[in-house]
Amino acid sequence: MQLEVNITGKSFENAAGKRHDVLAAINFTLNAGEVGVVFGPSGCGKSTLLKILAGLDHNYQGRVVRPGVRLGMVFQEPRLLPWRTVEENVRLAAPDVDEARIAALFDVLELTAHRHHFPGELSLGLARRVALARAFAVEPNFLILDEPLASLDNALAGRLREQIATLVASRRMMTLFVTHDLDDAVRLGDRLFFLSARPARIIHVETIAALRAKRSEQDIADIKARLAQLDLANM
Ligand SMILES: Nc1ncnc2c1ncn2[C@@H]1O[C@H](COP(=O)(O)OP(=O)(O)OP(=O)(O)O)[C@@H](O)[C@H]1O
Repeated sequence: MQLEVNITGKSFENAAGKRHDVLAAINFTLNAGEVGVVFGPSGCGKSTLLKILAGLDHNYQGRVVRPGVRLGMVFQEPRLLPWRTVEENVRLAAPDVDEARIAALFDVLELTAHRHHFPGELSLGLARRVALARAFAVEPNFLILDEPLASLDNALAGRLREQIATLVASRRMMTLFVTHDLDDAVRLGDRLFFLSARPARIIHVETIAALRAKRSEQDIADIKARLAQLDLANM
């Protein structure tokens, strides 16, 4: 299974009919078992790109090939149904999920005590974990995470990052993760796609040789230092 992305352009029109170019050329492939990270400045078009890759937006130039995709997606806002419990939110997305799988997911994500809570009773961090459980319950072969660690304090973000790493390592799938935090990108990713300001194009691809599970603090510091030298913010 491989995702092939050959986008040549994407624009929006405003109410006055003026064209607003958001994506320029974006070309890459992503393989099963690989974590790609989309990294770029605020407003450069990352969410727009993800919507295209998720198959939610067909109005672009170019071609995206996503053979037999079973998609799991975690948006920036958890988007849970407020009148359904945590467990019901997960089961609605994945009607075939068995109890053992739900129990295992809730265990990794520390949600067991919250099964019967409603979304309105959850903090943002908890709601994100429910959104992750829902995405994994469908046993995806393509997982998209749009800034799942944004707006969480450091301790919560660190814990959730570990939980995401555990879940991602438990399944062979294509994963695409959007962040504007370089540390998260270097800790979670295998290949980092650096985007320019709008209209976004890929200005650098960083392939991380050290395996995710074996990446040491020193490896992470070295990669970040090398990337800082590339001065990507000014490209
Ligand atoms: N449906 C839409 N109609 C018109 N313009 C849009 C639409 N969606 C996004 N845009 C514009 O496209 C640009 C890119 O938005 P997008 O949300 O993809 O950026 P982003 O990189 O995900 O931003 P952030 O890092 O802040 O989440 C912005 O200028 C935004 O205003």
